Amino acid sequence: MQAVKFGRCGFLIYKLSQATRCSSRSQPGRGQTASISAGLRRMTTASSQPVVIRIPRPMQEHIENVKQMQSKKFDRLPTVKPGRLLIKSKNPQLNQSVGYTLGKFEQPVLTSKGWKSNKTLGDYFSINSVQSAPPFMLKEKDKGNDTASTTTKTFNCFHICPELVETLHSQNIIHPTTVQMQTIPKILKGRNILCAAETGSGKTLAYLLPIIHRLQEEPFTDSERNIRAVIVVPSRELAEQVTSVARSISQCFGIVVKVAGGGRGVGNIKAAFTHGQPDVLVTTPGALLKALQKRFISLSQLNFLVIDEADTMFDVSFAGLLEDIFSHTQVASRLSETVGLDHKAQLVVVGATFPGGVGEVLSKVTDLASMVTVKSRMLHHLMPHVKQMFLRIKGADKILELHQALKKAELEDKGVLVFCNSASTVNWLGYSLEEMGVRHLRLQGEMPATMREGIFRNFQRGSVDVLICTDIASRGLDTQRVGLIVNYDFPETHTDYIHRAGRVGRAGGSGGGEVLSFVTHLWDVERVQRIETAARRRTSLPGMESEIQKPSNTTDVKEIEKNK
Ligand SMILES: Nc1ncnc2c1ncn2[C@@H]1O[C@H](COP(=O)(O)OP(=O)(O)OP(=O)(O)O)[C@@H](O)[C@H]1O
Repeated sequence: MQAVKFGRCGFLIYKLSQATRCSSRSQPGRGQTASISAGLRRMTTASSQPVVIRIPRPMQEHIENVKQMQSKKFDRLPTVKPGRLLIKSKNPQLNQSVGYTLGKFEQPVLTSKGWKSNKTLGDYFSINSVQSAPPFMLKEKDKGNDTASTTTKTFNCFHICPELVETLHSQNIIHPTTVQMQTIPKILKGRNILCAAETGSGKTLAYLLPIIHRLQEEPFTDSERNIRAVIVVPSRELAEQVTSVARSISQCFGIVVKVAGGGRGVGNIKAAFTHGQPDVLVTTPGALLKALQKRFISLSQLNFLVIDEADTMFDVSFAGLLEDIFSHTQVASRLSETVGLDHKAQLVVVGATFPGGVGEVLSKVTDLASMVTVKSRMLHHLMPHVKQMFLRIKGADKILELHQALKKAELEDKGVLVFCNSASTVNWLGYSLEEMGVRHLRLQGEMPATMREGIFRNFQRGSVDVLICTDIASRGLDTQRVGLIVNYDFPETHTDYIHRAGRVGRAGGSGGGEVLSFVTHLWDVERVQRIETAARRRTSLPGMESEIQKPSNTTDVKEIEKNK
């Protein structure tokens, strides 16, 4: 059977010269075609005339489209339209405009498609920033969304005490971010909450403000002071940062905030409590457990338990410690349990990404039905206000390329974070840059605690512009002065990519910032391809979405608001 042409009015004309050509034996597995062929054979034998089969026009067009897409020589649909570019490639034919939307079934043609071949060394593409302000600071157009008019609202809308609002004003924090709009009222109401929102969107204040407001409503004298809020974070640096934010907003109420980090011995942890108990304790899991086991503290009066940076805290490396911490606390399962003399603690779990199994752990400590989930619209998306560049490069060339990037950043007066995947690479790279005369600091988890102390603070203060680090600096640390992130080693997971990239373009910052990633190893290429696909499709990064669906009652914010 041979297709001759499409006739007018949606006819497809087939010439059946030899009935035997239609044999199903020559086309195994095409049972339907075989039975049609058999029918046609009977018809041709009867009339010996060409047979005309009606094929609807839409189906014809579909067949043509598929043929065109499958053909190697097909002319690609132009992805460039007038206006700004979303994807800029070394090969301009692979550029994609901001105004171009990929069809649902359209496969994006990726710049990184052939990056497993050494022939592509030197290739690059960038995902350009398409807006100047972060999405969590923007006014929502959707009127049905409770984040509408975020930028016009102030912190007064939460009816928190005026001193708190004044303190925020003095720090130039005037309008709540979207996650603050969603989270603060729920914590004030006494709900257990799981809050998942983009990096840098102001999650720290989203939980600290309602907690400090509630604590100042019930002041304590020094003799009766007891720990009423515990905030658990994965690193000492982050514990210090959260402590400093908590102190800045609570000192006018006489609320005592203390920090206890691990790695410096039990004596150091004990010293934190020698002059009495704090109202708020910011701590790492190991230090908290030691303080509990040695009975330096008691959590019998606890009102709030916050687990920040959930993806790290619920990771297998911390999960055991976390379960031990939960065994020392009483978490409320309903609103009524959060008040009264023998009250239980409200649980707040916060993160920009969530690993699997969160729901499983939480179900052991509270009724999952009591947990409200706040999930931001752009969660797990590439940040649209941050320019992200990917460079396919030989391992040996990375250091020169990095040197160039650092020189450019110096001229532009930007702070730079250089991420490596291991402590040994941090050290090696540090020595190499030292020889090149580049002033920098190093931060990695294998450093002794005494050496590590103060490094990040010094970097934040601007004593040096370059920090070479492992992923311990990618979680939670506020890096307003950083304008460039370099992934010297490509991150091992999408989660790490999101957290590293999230060190720029933060709320209250001056701009979007840039991320430069070196792609050296073949095993990195698939991750780059998934990132490029997500950018071209404007979807979230794959493999992360299901991870916060665990609590069975996951409720979208809009739904909660509707039902209020
Ligand atoms: N409403 C606001 N307006 C302006 N700046 C804000 C606002 N809320 C917080 N910030 C500032 O934004 C920065 C980022 O906040 P924060 O560290 O809480 O983000 P985060 O969501 O916890 O980030 P990460 O996911 O990296 O932990 C901080 O410098 C903070 O002072």
